[in-house]
Amino acid sequence: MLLSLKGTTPPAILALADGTVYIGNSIGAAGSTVGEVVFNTSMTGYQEILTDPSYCQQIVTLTYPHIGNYGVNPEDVESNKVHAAGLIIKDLPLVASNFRKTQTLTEYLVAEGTVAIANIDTRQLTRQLRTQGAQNGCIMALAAGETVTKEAIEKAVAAAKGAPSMAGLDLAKVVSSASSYAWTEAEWTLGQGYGQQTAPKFHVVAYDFGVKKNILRMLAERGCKVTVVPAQTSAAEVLKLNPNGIFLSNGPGDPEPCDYAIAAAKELIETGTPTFGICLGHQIMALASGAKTFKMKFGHHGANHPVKDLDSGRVSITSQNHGFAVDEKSLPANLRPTHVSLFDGTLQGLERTDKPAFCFQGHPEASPGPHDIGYLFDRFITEMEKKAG
Ligand SMILES: NC(=O)CC[C@H](N)C(=O)O
Repeated sequence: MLLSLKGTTPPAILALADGTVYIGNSIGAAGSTVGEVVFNTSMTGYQEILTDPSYCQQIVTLTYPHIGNYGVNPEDVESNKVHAAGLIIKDLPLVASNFRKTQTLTEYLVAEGTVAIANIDTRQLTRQLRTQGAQNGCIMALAAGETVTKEAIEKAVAAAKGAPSMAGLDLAKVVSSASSYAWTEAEWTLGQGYGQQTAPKFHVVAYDFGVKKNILRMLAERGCKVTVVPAQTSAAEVLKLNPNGIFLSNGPGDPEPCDYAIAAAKELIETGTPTFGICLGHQIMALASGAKTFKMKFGHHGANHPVKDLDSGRVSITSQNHGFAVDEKSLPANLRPTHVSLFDGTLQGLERTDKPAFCFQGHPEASPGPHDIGYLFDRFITEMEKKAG
């Protein structure tokens, strides 16, 4: 039985920059938020999605209709806070049930100060974003006792129209950690929780452009001592750490204005140190190699995207979260496509033909999503082994 929330929580307004208005119920903190509205098709993993730093300044609508069913817990986080600018869902079930649950989704959203709206026709909203492209929006969550007025709606539409455009925004340095730190936590197993890396074989320096924790865990699990460095660390400082491998992380915003990261990646790749990039890191490696990126119409956000490995022919179902992509037509001779999206044919993987550097547009670390393409982490280890001789 599904119990409706309607009428039990304060109203909230969702306004899009084109003037479309939806009315729903507040299921998070009271107040207003703006951002680029994007849809994600994952059926589970709302906590990993909310805490993925790549969603900074984006409001996420989840196409799966029931969100919150299993509550939240302190372990399933991809960073130390909610980064998504807001959340839009269809139905918040009144019962959250899971043995790992420590809070309900609403308790968590309120504690994190995240504005969220439920009872929205997310099918209609998604069709709109898919047809017209991603656009900016505003969620205005009213306080208890307040009602939706014409003035409030006008204010929400104006806020949506006034939100900054994602194209041209450098957000990697905004979310990056302020200082370097060592990472030792390994992957999670049932009954044991997260493991610990104690006997590392390789030293990986990981650029934090908004890194997801599960990437670091998968590196630690595979025998890497990981040093995470801030986004604006120079190549010279990284080389002083004597790394066996360089990792370029995922992150929010437009890759093109991240000139500091592009310059550092270019220099580091030239040294012949094995380099692996994920998502924003993939885009930065491509830009550092002379390719170009572009803003997609509505991007890829979900955990069900088929991607083809062009060398083996193998198809993997992958986790995705990006609004920009590398332009295939702009590839220089030493940058070879290794993977393509079977949804729209856009580039998903690249490798340098002259250096041990490769990258992937989707998320091999999953979290949430399938682990089909986790083999890319093993490839990074193999490149470091080859280099070590
Ligand atoms: N997950 C990511 O790293 C996203 C990369 C970039 N911000 C994009 O939207 O394309």
